[in-house]
Amino acid sequence: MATTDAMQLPPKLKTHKQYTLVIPLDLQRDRVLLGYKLRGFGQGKYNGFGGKVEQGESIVAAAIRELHEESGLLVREPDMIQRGALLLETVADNSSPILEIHVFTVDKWEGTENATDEMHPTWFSLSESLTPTSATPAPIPTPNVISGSLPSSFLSTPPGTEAHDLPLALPLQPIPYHQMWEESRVWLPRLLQNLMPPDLVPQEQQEEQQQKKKRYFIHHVQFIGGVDRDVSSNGEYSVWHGMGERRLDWVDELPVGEWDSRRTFGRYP
Ligand SMILES: Nc1nc2c([nH]c(=O)n2[C@H]2C[C@H](O)[C@@H](COP(=O)(O)OP(=O)(O)OP(=O)(O)O)O2)c(=O)[nH]1
Repeated sequence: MATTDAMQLPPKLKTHKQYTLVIPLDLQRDRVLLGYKLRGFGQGKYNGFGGKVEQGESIVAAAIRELHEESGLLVREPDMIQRGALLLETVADNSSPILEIHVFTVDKWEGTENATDEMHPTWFSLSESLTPTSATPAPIPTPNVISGSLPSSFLSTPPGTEAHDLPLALPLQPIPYHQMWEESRVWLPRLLQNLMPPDLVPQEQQEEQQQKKKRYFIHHVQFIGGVDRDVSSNGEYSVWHGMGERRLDWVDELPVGEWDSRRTFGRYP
């Protein structure tokens, strides 16, 4: 773990606010589905599908509900695979909750991905997305929401066709990591590397990959910089969206059984 300004702050108790994030994978076709956010928080960015866990709702139920609302895909609970969690925290004030985002992957679902007025689902190449893109990528085309038309290079599924029945006519783009939340380029390529079909992983790394599949990742990000107020949500704090360059992060991987005992921690030095 890095030594940080944060480590010198007095201990404090923080609340956690729970969110979900689901990443559909089509391993057979070497592709991964993300959504382009058309409005609200994270507008103009690609991300997995997810949202807030409602009161009284389990994390997995929230993940299934949000995925369905935002993409049209319907997943059964046993097919949800929990991969880890992001803990996004500001150390600039004591009152902002830690954002606890539970990350799932799925590779079985019913239905076809559909755009909603909130999210536009888009397939990206899995094997081309195993390392983050360079710092100054050319932005990939994004949906034209004003005219409702999409540039052909953006579309991997022409409207009105069944995604699963289509031959892949166009080569898929790699994930545009620089059009995602900043920390995604740390944990997402790592997660995808661990999920690649074994025949695509060099033989000497296969055993290591099998071990990693049994582990959850915890990506803890601390922001030292200032706090942003989000005007679009009545001045509510949204510090995790202003991380900029001044962030500290590290990734732990834990054996499956240890996750439950650790995930509720609320005290952070
Ligand atoms: N990777 C990453 N994901 C984030 C960050 N911040 C953030 O909210 N997310 C994720 C968590 C959720 O999946 C999603 C935000 O959910 P949301 O605001 O759309 O929640 P919601 O659907 O319940 O909200 P709403 O429809 O009621 O407005 O984005 C971040 O900094 N990094």
